[in-house]
Amino acid sequence: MTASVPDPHDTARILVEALPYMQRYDAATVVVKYGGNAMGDANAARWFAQDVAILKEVGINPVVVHGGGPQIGGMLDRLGIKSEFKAGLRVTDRDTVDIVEMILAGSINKQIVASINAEGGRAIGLSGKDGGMVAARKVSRTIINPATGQEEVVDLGFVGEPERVDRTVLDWVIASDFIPVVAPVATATDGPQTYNVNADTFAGAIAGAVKAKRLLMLTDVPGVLDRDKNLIHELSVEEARRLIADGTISGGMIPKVETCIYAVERGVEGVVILDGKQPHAVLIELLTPGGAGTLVTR
Ligand SMILES: Nc1ncnc2c1ncn2[C@@H]1O[C@H](COP(=O)(O)OP(=O)(O)O)[C@@H](O)[C@H]1O
Ligand SMILES: CC(=O)N[C@@H](CCC(=O)OP(=O)(O)O)C(=O)O
Repeated sequence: MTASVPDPHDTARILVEALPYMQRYDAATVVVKYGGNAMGDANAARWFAQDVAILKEVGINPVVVHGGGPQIGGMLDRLGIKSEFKAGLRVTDRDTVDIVEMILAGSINKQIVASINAEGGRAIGLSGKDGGMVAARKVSRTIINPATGQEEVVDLGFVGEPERVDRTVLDWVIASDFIPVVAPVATATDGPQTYNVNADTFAGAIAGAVKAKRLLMLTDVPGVLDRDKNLIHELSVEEARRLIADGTISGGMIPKVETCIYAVERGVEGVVILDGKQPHAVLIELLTPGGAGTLVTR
């Protein structure tokens, strides 16, 4: 069977249809959070890299913030280091924080940079430490202990949340031909200690600081699902809080939705949670009428 040749008129129509979207986002900053679960196989990585390279080429400024939770988990397993999550966050001791930084700011960051560059983009890898971009404070969380039913404060170790974002380096890179790819590792506000920051939270802080027009959260589910596993297309801040409180939103979706609320409240116009494993999810969301996922609104 021979592959059918696309009709040039169809190709031209698709480009023309993208024009109003390119105009809408012209020179705008778009933060794309690329979750470890969205990374998928080599094809998916290539689609993502192509999308990001195209955005920059048409005059939009993508900032990639990536995760890598499953990849950190894989390395910790190989090393025989036990790891657990509490309230959606990895309990991070001294050994774990070293592995987290190695995987996030090392291998994953450089893989993403290399795949964007292979598509003709010019990516530059950074972490929250570079240029003093993100200073974090230590996080603690209150959870209900399932054994006792009582509330307790858990110490998560070297887990931080952004307290200050210095956008100097990001602004330089955004204004250049380069695409920043940022790993969610930060330094403490009061010293050189490394903090592991949830990638969703980190992306929200960056989106708020650079006043992004859009924040896309790429994950491995179509968006926020209700109790019957149906996609919720639009979610208000109030409804989102209710779904977290009643347990419909759990695990890794909690920091994701909390980030959406944070970003919306800081003026990011459109915050969308969507399935990053779908081919060209980023391009379709931004430059076509065919966007999917859950849009979080005020
Ligand atoms: N209401 C919900 N809707 C969709 N996913 C949910 C919901 N509650 C919990 N989840 C879980 O959250 C996961 C996404 O979070 P996470 O695994 O941290 O993704 P990522 O690595 O992309 O940041 C989904 O795979 C799903 O298992
Ligand atoms: C504190 C905390 O939980 N940090 C995360 C950082 C990576 C991350 O968030 O990756 P995803 O986006 O792929 O989930 C972790 O250690 O897994």
